[in-house]
Amino acid sequence: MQVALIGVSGYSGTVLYRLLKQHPAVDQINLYGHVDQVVTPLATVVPAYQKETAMVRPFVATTVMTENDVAFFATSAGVTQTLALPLLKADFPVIDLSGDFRLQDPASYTRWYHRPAAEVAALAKASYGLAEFNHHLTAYVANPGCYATATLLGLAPVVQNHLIDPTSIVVDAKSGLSGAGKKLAATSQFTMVNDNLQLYKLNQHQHIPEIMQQLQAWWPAIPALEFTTTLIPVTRGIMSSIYVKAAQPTTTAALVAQYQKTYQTSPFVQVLPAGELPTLKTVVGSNNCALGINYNPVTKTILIVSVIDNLMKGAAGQAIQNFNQLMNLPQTTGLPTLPTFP
Ligand SMILES: NC(=O)C1=CN([C@@H]2O[C@H](COP(=O)(O)OP(=O)(O)OC[C@H]3O[C@@H](n4cnc5c(N)ncnc54)[C@H](OP(=O)(O)O)[C@@H]3O)[C@@H](O)[C@H]2O)C=CC1
Ligand SMILES: CC(=O)N[C@@H](CCC(=O)OP(=O)(O)O)C(=O)O
Repeated sequence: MQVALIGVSGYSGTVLYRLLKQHPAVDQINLYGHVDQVVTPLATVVPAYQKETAMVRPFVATTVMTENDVAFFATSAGVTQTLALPLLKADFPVIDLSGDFRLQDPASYTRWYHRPAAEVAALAKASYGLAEFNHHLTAYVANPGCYATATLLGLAPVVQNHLIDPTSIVVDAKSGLSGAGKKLAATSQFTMVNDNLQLYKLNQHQHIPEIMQQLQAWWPAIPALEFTTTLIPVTRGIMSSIYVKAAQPTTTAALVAQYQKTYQTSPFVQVLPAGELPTLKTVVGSNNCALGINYNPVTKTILIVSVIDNLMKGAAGQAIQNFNQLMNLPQTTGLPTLPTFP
């Protein structure tokens, strides 16, 4: 299969390239960059790939559709909706790692992304690719955000089965620096990140509407959620610590059994035994999401700890999972299931 990758020079695109290179169904990866870009060696835009001979060519939508069977966009929000629109209109298979087509309501996109949204008719052609629950994929797959992936996989069993007080969801999510992409910012300088923790986008994170959109599809009674994000001094990894009130008294064992039932056919979701909680190194380097569950009978609170590698399950790995499903391949094809421990 001929595969187009737009955005190889970014963190997600760089990881996606490595995964596609060893994917058994991919014969060639064709790289495209800015529309006004001169043809550039991959080794120039991704110095870590010195021995690669591939070239990055200017993006031309018609060329991408003529030369390839599918296209991955690992480009910034706002950029993707312009570049990918001709492919969406042509029903050409696309996996889009940006947030441009995740929200069905254009007004919500504008409110949270602070820029104009794609037209309603275009948004209606996209499907949300939370891979464990995406049973009706369209040709245009909107790959979920990293925090949204970790949080939704953590909440699905208790929300889908109405096991909680729907007004009680509190999420404390933490991310490594690669989640911010390669662009430099004051908050991403070493002196700010090292030996530090930084809360950011308080009540303003673009994943709040994305998470709410999916939660309300599962259970309309959920009115809102408390969601905070913190930058932590690591390169990769997301830990979403989720606190919810149980609807009825329960036990950790009963909850673990429910999570195991929900994810019994999900090869990339690991439900840890009662009493065990995941760390970032449980998953970093793999496409796995590891879940730890604990019930506190004193406060009647369920703690769910959900960890992923933001660049794997949170981006490039889940993109491959969605690609496999679009192409009717086993969903584990070409994906690492073991973390790069230690
Ligand atoms: N980082 C993460 O953990 C996650 C990221 N995402 C999403 O994935 C996408 C990529 O993220 P990330 O890799 O972190 O971003 P980076 O900032 O690291 O890279 C952005 C990429 O977009 C390209 N790009 C920017 N503008 C244009 C343009 N006008 N034409 C063509 N290419 C362009 C850049 O190319 P160039 O360098 O040449 O400008 C670069 O390849 C984003 O939408 C992000 O929100 C989703 C989940 C997780
Ligand atoms: C640490 C950090 O900055 N993380 C990014 C996550 C971006 C992401 O997941 O991409 P989407 O915007 O496509 O969802 C953030 O909080 O915005």
